[in-house]
Amino acid sequence: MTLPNPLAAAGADRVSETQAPNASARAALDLFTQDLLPAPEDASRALLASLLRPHRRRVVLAGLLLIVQRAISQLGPLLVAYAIDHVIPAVRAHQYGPLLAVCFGYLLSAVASAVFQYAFVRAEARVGQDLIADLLSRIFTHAQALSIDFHQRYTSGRLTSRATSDVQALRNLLTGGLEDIVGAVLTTIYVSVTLLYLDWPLGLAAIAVGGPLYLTVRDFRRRAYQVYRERSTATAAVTAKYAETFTNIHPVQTFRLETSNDRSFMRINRRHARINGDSALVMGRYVTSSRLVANIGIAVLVMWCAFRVAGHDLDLGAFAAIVLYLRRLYDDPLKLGGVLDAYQSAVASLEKIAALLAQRASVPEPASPQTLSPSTSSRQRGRGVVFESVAFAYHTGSEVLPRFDLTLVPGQTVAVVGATGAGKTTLAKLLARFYDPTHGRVLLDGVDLRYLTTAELRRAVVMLTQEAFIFSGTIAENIALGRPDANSEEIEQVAGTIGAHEFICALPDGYDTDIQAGGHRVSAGQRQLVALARALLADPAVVILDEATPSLDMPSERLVQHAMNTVLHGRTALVIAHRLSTVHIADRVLMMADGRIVEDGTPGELLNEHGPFADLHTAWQDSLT
Ligand SMILES: Nc1ncnc2c1ncn2[C@@H]1O[C@H](COP(=O)(O)OP(=O)(O)OP(=O)(O)O)[C@@H](O)[C@H]1O
Repeated sequence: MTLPNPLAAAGADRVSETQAPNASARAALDLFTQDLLPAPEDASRALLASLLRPHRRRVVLAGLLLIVQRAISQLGPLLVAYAIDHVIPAVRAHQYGPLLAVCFGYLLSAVASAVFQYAFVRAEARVGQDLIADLLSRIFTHAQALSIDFHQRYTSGRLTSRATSDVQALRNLLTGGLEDIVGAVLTTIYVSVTLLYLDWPLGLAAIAVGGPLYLTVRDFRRRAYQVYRERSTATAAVTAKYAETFTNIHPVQTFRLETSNDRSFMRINRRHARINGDSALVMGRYVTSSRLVANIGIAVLVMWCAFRVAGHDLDLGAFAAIVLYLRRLYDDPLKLGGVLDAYQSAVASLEKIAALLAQRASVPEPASPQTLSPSTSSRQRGRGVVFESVAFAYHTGSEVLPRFDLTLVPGQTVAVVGATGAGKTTLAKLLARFYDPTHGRVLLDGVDLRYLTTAELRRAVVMLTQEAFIFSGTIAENIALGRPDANSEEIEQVAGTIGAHEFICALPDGYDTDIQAGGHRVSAGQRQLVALARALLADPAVVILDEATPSLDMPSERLVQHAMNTVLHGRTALVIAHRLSTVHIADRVLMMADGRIVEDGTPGELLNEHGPFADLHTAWQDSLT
């Protein structure tokens, strides 16, 4: 039977008082909401270097292919110049050799350019896709290893955004964008050298026009950096809102959050639209100003060349080649505007990904781990737990658990009760090492939890939360998560012991029934049974149980209670109790208020003390009548 918590309202008031974060904590929270995680200055560069390192050979090969391809593709205007100055007079004199040579040269350069281009695109695509796959794996693995407090602040929506839109921005740059940027630089070098070779005063003048053009590019880069950064944050906010709303659609609809959600989404969406408008404006300004500069430059140079051709100071062929080269010289940098868009987006995205990857778990793996000694008693699976001078504060700054000492005897079931916000879950999470104490230490069989590897700790301590998670896969796979090497007999045996065998056999494919993530095809009680079977299979020394509050019907309630007793039997257990029936099966009760243990004793002792626990007990009993 699930009972209302009569102290809830009082606790809620206290929460709002104690929750006020201090200034530095608030500043840290702001960084999170703006997607600005603290990271070393060169985090992006270091990440890029580490991503490229395994592919350096292919990167060098791709670079060489592009260098050759761009060189070959600059031959066209020279062939045109040769055709005008030499082929036409030869044809007029009925000599067709030079014409054939030019046609052959043109064809050869076109084929060679195509071959090198294809080879380059292949190498680029391979490197790009491998690099993106590597990056996605790193984000996934790293995010999984980060501690709970990070995820609570960063949210799954932001993580999704890093792995989708930010990775896409990098993909855009790596597949096509980089080619355009490096290609533009190569074209500028080749064309400038060729112009200097054809006519050095003109070459110098053409390069001089590049000066103002460079200034427009620089100005664009400066403005674009800020605006693309904001745009990426605004896009991430849209993705995050989508992800968070639709992964929590059930509570959203239950609590009728649609209207307030619409309002906040509209705000986010308007900001997104405004920033996109700003970025289009920055781009538009760059395109117009750079085109103006380039076209004025070309007009002046063409006029100068025309005068020199008229004065027999420049060959007609050279004039034609120069006009063609001038277009190329300024066209590529102009195109750069579009590519720089992709470049700036990718830089902003890389920065965010690098900052995410630079985060360190707040509960790190030990450098020199210790192991737990084998369990001493075969009858008693439990291990002793000691909270030694422990105090704890969340990142928000205020102390939630003031300094305390607590010893849990092996095999003892301890129920923790108290108002909402009293610190029950926090105490449990310290024992499961989701957080490290800000002061003191938590010892399991005399070993500080900080010195146990995550694998060893998770083997010894299992925390069952209210959600009773069901993952996508079969029922058998879900139970086997407790001990992945368990065979089907062992799985069926624990399910039988827990009392889940009957309902599982009634499912369409029994243990092989595929249950959707979120457990839509199993009831709340059945979900709890599966979670308890999983815990029993894991056979931990310490069980932490955050008892589920939703009420179950009587038969299910009895089944779950029986399953709980089975799992708790002989182990050290800390149960956050929401049910009167659970408190009665406990050997010991801890009554918490404002982060302190205010009463500690057997249920009978505490009832006789007529203190807060006795009041809570009476309120529970009253709610039953
Ligand atoms: N992740 C967190 N970040 C910041 N403060 C937190 C966090 N989790 C809990 N708190 C605060 O710590 C205090 C203790 O919370 P805790 O969840 O341990 O209480 P509880 O007794 O388990 O409450 P309930 O019965 O409602 O689960 C509360 O003031 C709560 O607001």
